[in-house]
Amino acid sequence: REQTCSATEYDFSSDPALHTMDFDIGYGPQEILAYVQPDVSTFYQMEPGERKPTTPKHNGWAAKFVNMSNKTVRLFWDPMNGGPGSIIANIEPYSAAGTASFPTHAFYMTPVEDESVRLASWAVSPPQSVYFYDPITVEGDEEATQRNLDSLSHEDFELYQRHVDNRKFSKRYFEFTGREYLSFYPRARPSHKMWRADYFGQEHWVTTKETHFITLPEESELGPVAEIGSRRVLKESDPRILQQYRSPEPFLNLTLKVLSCAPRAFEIDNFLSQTEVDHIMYLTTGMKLHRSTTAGSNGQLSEEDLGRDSTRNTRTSLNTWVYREKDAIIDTIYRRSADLLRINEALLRPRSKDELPYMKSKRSLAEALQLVHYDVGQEYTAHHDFGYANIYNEDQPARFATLLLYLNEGMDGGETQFPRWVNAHTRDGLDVVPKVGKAVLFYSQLPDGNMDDWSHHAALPVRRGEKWLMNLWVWDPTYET
Ligand SMILES: O=C(O)CCC(=O)C(=O)O
Ligand SMILES: [Fe+2]
Repeated sequence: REQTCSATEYDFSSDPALHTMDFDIGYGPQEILAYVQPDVSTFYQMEPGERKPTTPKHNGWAAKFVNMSNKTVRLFWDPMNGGPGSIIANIEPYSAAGTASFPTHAFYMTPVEDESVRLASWAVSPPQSVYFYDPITVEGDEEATQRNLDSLSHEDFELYQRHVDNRKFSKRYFEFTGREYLSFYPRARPSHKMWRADYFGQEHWVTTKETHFITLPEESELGPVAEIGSRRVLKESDPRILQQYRSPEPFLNLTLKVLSCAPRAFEIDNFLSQTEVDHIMYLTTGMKLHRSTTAGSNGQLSEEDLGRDSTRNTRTSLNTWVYREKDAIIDTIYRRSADLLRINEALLRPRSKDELPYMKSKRSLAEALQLVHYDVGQEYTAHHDFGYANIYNEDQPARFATLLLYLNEGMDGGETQFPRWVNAHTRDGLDVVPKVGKAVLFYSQLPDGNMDDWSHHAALPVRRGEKWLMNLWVWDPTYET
């Protein structure tokens, strides 16, 4: 592997927040490493027990709904005002969907053919995050349960059994960690390295050869960049692309500063240069932006469903996508991001057959850059960036890390807020104020492969001016939609 950067004396191989958890779900004693959130005092470099965590003002919570039946169901949010339910997702047999929600919020499932029939309904009641529709097991009636099991095809029986195992595992995981299991057992730990966030203000230093552009190349020199192949591979000794337009320094030093330990969130000042930001802003002038949609659960919905769905007001910005191959500056931003994340840059682009042969899929693990514009009043209410993987895919691909790149500053409002960050001094959310060229990195997954409910975040409404930002999403362990 070519190393274009170095993270000095940093040990990624052990994470003190991982603890051996024993469990037995009917196949004999087993062990895994589970994430146990450290005592909040340690976030202040104090001895455990010295500080107490606050209760965040924001009481939002992840809500995942699991369909343990062999039929597709429809999931609705019930506004509880006598009005019609709001469609959240169509959930395939043995699959799941979810959304960020609040205590007491009501959800129900119906058959596809009759929305007036409620198969199951729930009120969100933290700390429970995962709600199961299980038409097979009849609590306290083994005979009825057995009859239901006997009625399943062999294939359905196996799938149902996987869910039973998952529920058993999840119960033990909750006892051990105090968190709901939002993945589906068994899921591997993240394949990527993860920066630790042991205490507030902790710093990690990264040195990268992907230095800042300081003058703008001619458009003809910039690209587009070849999709795949050896032309994209840079050796350690090679000059970087369009080196003559970059800072004369051989390296760019980046500092990740811990803003939050749970969720793990970091700030990186001067990640982009003014020239790079100007270039991206110039690109936006020729682009048509579209109304933003939300990630995850809405993919299964028809145009008609989306039209009648009131939850669409959660994200009111406009956005478009910028591909890594667009030009050499965008490609450089991906290379620099890979160095920052300690991920091989080849994983963040399509690969040729012979590159990284251990990766079955040749697809990029990164999405295109999502360029977002917020006008006055526009926002993205608190949400998670991860979605719930299809259970038929054993890898359980999901968004792993988000890199937020701020392209302007000086607006009122528009902060990125982590409303449920664990701390001992305030009940308010952690607000990150946009600044030109600054980046924020946070992880949607925990080091044990569970999804991190605490990664909940919002783009607060812009009150004056406007806001421009880019999202870079990196998946783990693959990117399959
Ligand atoms: O605009 C921001 O500050 C955050 C955007 C965000 O969370 C998203 O687009 O998923
Ligand atoms: Fe987000």
